[in-house]
Amino acid sequence: MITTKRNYVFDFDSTLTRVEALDVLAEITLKNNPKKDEIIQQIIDITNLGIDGEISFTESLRRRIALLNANKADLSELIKQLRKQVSSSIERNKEFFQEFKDDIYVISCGFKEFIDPIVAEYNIPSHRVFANTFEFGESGEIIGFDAKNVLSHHNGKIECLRNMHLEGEIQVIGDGYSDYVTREAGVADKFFAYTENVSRKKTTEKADHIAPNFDEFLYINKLPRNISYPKNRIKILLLENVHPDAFKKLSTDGFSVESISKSLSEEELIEKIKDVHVLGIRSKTDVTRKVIEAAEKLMVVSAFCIGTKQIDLEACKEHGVVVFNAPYSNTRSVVELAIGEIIMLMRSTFQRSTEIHNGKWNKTADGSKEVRGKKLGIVGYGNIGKQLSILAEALGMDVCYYDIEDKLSLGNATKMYSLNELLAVSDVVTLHVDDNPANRNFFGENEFAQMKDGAHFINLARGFVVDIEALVAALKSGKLAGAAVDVYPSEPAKNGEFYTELQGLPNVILTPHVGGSTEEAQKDIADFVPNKIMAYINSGNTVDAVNFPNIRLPRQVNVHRFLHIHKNVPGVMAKINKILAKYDLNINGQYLSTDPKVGYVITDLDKEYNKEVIEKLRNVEGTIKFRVLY
Ligand SMILES: NC(=O)C1=CN([C@@H]2O[C@H](COP(=O)(O)OP(=O)(O)OC[C@H]3O[C@@H](n4cnc5c(N)ncnc54)[C@H](O)[C@@H]3O)[C@@H](O)[C@H]2O)C=CC1
Ligand SMILES: O=C(O)C(=O)COP(=O)(O)O
Repeated sequence: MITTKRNYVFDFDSTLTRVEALDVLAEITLKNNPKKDEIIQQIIDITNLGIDGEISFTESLRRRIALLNANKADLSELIKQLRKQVSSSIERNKEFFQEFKDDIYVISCGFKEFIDPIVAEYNIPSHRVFANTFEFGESGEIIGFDAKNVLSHHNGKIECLRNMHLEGEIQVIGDGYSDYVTREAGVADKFFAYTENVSRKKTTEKADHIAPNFDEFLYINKLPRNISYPKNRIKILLLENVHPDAFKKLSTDGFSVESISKSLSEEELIEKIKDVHVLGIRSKTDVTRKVIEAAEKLMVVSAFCIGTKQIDLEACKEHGVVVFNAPYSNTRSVVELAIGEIIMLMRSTFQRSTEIHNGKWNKTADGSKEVRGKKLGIVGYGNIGKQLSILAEALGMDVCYYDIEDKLSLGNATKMYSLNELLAVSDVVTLHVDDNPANRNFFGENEFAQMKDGAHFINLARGFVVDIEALVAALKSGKLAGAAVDVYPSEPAKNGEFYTELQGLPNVILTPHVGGSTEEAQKDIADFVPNKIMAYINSGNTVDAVNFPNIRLPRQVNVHRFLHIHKNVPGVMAKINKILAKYDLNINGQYLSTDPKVGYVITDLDKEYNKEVIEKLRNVEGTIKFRVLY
């Protein structure tokens, strides 16, 4: 409840709009000037000197106007462009400017000629806009400004605000020097550093609050707003060197993102996860039940890779935490590595290479074979297995595959009805089974024994699916002619020392789990996964969630959206709808999806509703998580 009267004083340039208007004007007036870039840079430098208080404002204004060479006629183009440049969070909270119109002022060191028409659309009339005015020459050229106006002077905003004799609390919202000095001088009660468009160290240091967007300003002041929880308050933690594009994408959308290059242990994660809303990991971070239980705010866990068995999916579901992954982005990279390794193994390339590195010339065709016409046995005919099948055939290989599920053969691949059948005929056996725990040690002594003498073996799937000792024995005995291994039963959390029994064996290619580590794959993942995160956080969509009922929601305007995750027990929906009916809420749309454990219901409502309903819905028995979107 607001008890005292409050006045909201806005800066214009880089606060209400995303840009500095005089910079935009310069772009317009200097369009055909060959020295345009040079002059614009001079103007920007002068603007910054003024904003940072390095030179007086009058001086900065005088120098810029002289460089501008503008005319009255240029102002209409400027206004047209500024209309498209209103700060996004200001734009989406237009209702605030309607509801509090009697308490809102603009004090700017810019010019009324372009500020008035922009802010008029936000219910701020000219008499509440305090700014400079231009002086025009006979043919409309801008020759200067009204030097008597206090706002053309150094620290003019202080004097302007003082002269206004406003009653009640005065909150100043701005991005620069001229704004924060009003607070220092004691004419403003609070200063909000507005950093949506530009963040200046000096300004943020002087602020009572930092507002990365207008939602945050409204949130701090407990004012009505269009987003119930400002995005900058949503904390995203990315581990394991996730591609920087993900950081950029999520930060640009307004989230607070932290990126750490390594994986964290359970203990470290338990400590770190307390205030995290979204966790991003790759294959090395175990997200255990204990971690989930320690996470007070967690809404999403995202695997920036394919595998999700490092995450306790059930614990996530029980706590209403949605899990996403990137099932396709790195598949091609794994396939290409497999193709390369098939050829390298069959030509003993690494062996020849190691010899020559050690000073030995060993030109020989012994044991060196073409892949054309050879039999490739693919175990696990999923997203990777199938692509490999096509590429291997293009190389002239004869492909057979085995999968526990019934899979359609692509190209000319032959389906095998048992693993043994495949092992008995394949010159190269390559594993692409999923990371299901049931596959632990599924390939061991017995399977190696079934393989052809002198065959090759590749594992790019998961380390735990192969009995490493059995593989070592098969290699040492000469049963296998070679192997390529990318994944190990136990892998380190960060780059450094590593040991495996496979080290030092001839014709064994060892790589440090880099099957999916290509620039293309990582970049694609950094695009795909953030899209899923944003779709869920921003609008409730769970399409492609791996542990949750999938719902694709329609875009809605002018509605409030309630997201309710609950245990799938009888009666919850009835209770929810009873509450909605009791508060006489008009439902625009309701979407429900359930699985045996949880129900996820989304309700879109008319704009206005009694806020008591939120508490009531939160308290419905069986509720796991509830949030209001907008
Ligand atoms: N080395 C690396 O950097 C990477 C490794 N991977 C791993 O590659 C593997 C395959 O990935 P996708 O093709 O995307 O998975 P997928 O889920 O699309 O395909 C796996 C296939 O294996 C089959 N399968 C499971 N257990 C089997 C068994 N015991 N015998 C025969 N078939 C079985 C499944 O029915 C499924 O068709 C996964 O383990 C994944 O984690 C994925 C990406 C990168
Ligand atoms: O996608 C997968 O499952 C992988 O194994 C790749 O994992 P990574 O992102 O390289 O830790």
